[in-house]
Formats: sequence, C-alpha cells, structure tokens
Amino acid sequence: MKPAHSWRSTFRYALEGIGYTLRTQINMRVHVVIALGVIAAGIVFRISRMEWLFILAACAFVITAELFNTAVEAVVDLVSPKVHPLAKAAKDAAAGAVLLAAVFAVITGGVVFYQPVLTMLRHLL
Ligand SMILES: Nc1ncnc2c1ncn2[C@@H]1O[C@H](COP(=O)(O)OP(=O)(O)OP(=O)(O)O)[C@@H](O)[C@H]1O
Repeated sequence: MKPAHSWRSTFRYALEGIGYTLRTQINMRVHVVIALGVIAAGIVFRISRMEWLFILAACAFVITAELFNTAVEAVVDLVSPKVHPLAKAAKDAAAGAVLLAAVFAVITGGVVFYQPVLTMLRHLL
C-alpha cells in the first residue's frame, strides 16, 4: 500500500498536474488566456454577481474538462500505445467533454456580454 500523503504534498501533486497540462497542451494555454480575458471584460463591464457566477463556472468547467482530457490521454497512451477502438472511444469521449464545456462557455459569454458590448459599440460609433 502507498504511504498516506499530507495535504501539502497532495496540493503540490495537483499543482504539478496543472503545470504538466499547461506545458503539454496548447489548448489549455488558450483556455487560460481566454479565461483571463473574459475576467478582465467582466471587471470592465461591471457584470452582476450572478453573471460572475456563470462566467467563473464556465471557465472552471472548461479548464477542468481539459485537465480530465489530459489525464485520459496520458492513461490511454500508457496502457494502449497501439491503435485500439476502446482507446479511440476513451479519447474521443474526453475530447467531447471539452467541446461541450467550451460550447457552454461560449453561450454563457454571449448571454452575459452581448448587451454591454452592444451598448459600448453604440457609444463608440
Ligand atoms: N491508441 C489509439 N487508438 C485509436 N485511436 C486513437 C489512439 N490514440 C489516438 N487516437 C485517435 O486520435 C485522436 C487524437 O488523439 P491524440 O492523442 O492526438 O489526441 P489530441 O486531442 O490530438 O491530443 P493532444 O491534445 O495531445 O494533441 C483521438 O481522439 C482518437 O480518435
């Protein structure tokens, strides 16, 4: 049996997992940059508390899905380096989760920012 870990080392391993995903997955870096941009937009447009909840949930949803996707890819590559229909099913399902999360995030961003962006453009033009 493996030795029990302190909460500190558990936290460190979790950060290592996030670091690994950031280093190896360009999509993760893109998600983080977009999330930071959306958070900046939320500050600029002074969105409501409820809108913040949806925006932050959407960002967390996408980034969490990408972390699970990376975990699935790593395990599949470890146990099935050769082409196998189940390896394909696992990777495709994980990729599907990221896609679903991203679609939810785009819809959330559209609902929250459509009106304030439109108002800003009306003022500028
Ligand atoms: N061992 C395998 N057996 C069968 N199909 C696979 C296998 N590995 C990958 N595939 C297919 O290729 C697709 C892309 O796999 P890959 O590992 O390159 O994922 P990716 O999302 O492009 O990864 P990355 O984000 O690291 O570039 C999978 O969604 C799956 O359909």
